[in-house]
Amino acid sequence: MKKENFIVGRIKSIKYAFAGFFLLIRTEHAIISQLIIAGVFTGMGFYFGISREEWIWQILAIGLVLGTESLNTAIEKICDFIHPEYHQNIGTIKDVASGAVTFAALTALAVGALIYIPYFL
Ligand SMILES: Nc1ncnc2c1ncn2[C@@H]1O[C@H](COP(=O)(O)OP(=O)(O)OP(=O)(O)O)[C@@H](O)[C@H]1O
Repeated sequence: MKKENFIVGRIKSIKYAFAGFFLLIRTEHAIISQLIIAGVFTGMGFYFGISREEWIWQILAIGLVLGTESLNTAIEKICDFIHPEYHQNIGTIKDVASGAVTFAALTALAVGALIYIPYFL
């Protein structure tokens, strides 16, 4: 098989990555709901006039949750593809993948609390 030109290969990878990105934000309810939450927090950021440093932490927290949720979605799709029927191991794999999202979400919750609680005091 002919080896692809480096630049062409990278451009194609970026194209596929964006195809996945748009697929996620158009079709995945978990991603859409987290994007709505991200939008609410972005609005709060502007409303309270949070600092540059707080914006950085908030953006990182949002990216962490959305990135983890996207990988969780990919794992769910692999599970459903390789074993659509009920299986205890598939259940455990999916639960563990969701557990990763919970880690990210709790981290984001802590970041959000540290940023916004002082504005309410
Ligand atoms: N094939 C299966 N075999 C065993 N248990 C399953 C199977 N599919 C799903 N489950 C169980 O149901 C839970 C939810 O699975 P599902 O694929 O619906 O994910 P979800 O988190 O509800 O999806 P979404 O992220 O789209 O909201 C899993 O965490 C697992 O415990």
